[in-house]
Amino acid sequence: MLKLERVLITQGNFSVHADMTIEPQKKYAVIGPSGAGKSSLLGALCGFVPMVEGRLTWHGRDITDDAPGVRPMTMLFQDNNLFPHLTILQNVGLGLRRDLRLTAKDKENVERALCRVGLTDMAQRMPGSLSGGQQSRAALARVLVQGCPLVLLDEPFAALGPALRNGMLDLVQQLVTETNASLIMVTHDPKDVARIADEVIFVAGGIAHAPQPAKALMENPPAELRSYLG
Ligand SMILES: Nc1ncnc2c1ncn2[C@@H]1O[C@H](COP(=O)(O)OP(=O)(O)OP(=O)(O)O)[C@@H](O)[C@H]1O
Repeated sequence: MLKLERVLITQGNFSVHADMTIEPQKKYAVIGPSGAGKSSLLGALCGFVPMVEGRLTWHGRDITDDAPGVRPMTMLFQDNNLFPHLTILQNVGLGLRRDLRLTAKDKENVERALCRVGLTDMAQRMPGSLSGGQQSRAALARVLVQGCPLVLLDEPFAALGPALRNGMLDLVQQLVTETNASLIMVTHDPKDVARIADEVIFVAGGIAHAPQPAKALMENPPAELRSYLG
C-alpha cells in the first residue's frame, strides 16, 4: 500500500496537506474545486512536485525522494503525451524501454497491449493520423505495458465526447482490474465518481482529505463538498 504520512506539497505560494493510505486494487476519484491542488497531489505522488514535509512510503519503504522513473506508478495526462514522430507501436514500446531496443518478448507485450485496447491495426501509424479516442487508447496501452501497481489519471479524457469518455472510463476500469492495479483519477464530473470510484479523495481548503467510500459520501456530502457539487 501507498502511505502519505503528514505530507505537505507546495507549488510556489500554494500548499496542500495530505495524510492518507491508498489501498491495493481500489479505485479512487480525486475531486474538488479548481485550483484546490488535485493535480499537485498527483504530481507529488509521481515525484514531479516537491513534498516539503512528511514522507511517502510504498509497502513500508520510504520513496519520498525517489526519482519519478523508479516509483511504482505511472501517470496518464490529458494530452496523452504521445510523441508525434514515433509510430503507435514505438510510443507504446517507450513504456518498456526508453531506448526502444525492444526484445521479442517486449514486442509481444506491446502487441498484446495494443490488441487489448483495440489498436492492432494501427501499430505502424503515427499519432497524428489517429482520432482523439484512438490516441487515448494508445496512451492507455503504454500505461498497460508498464504493469505498474498504481495508475494515476489527471482528467485524461476531458477532450472526448461523453459516449467516448464513458467507453474509455470503462476500459480503464477493466484494465486496472485485470492488472490488479489501484487507480487514482482526477475528475470534475460527479458522474465519473459514480461510474468508477470505490473511494473519493476530496481536495479543498488546503487539505487532500483521506479517502471515504464514494457512494456514502456522494449521497450525503459534508457542507464543503455539497457547496462544490452545487
Ligand atoms: N508550477 C507552479 N508554480 C506555482 N504555482 C503553481 C504551479 N502549478 C500550480 N500552481 C498553483 O497551485 C495551485 C493548485 O493547482 P492544481 O493544478 O494542483 O489545482 P487543481 O485542483 O488540479 O485545479 P484544476 O481543477 O483547475 O485543474 C493553484 O493555485 C495553482 O495556481
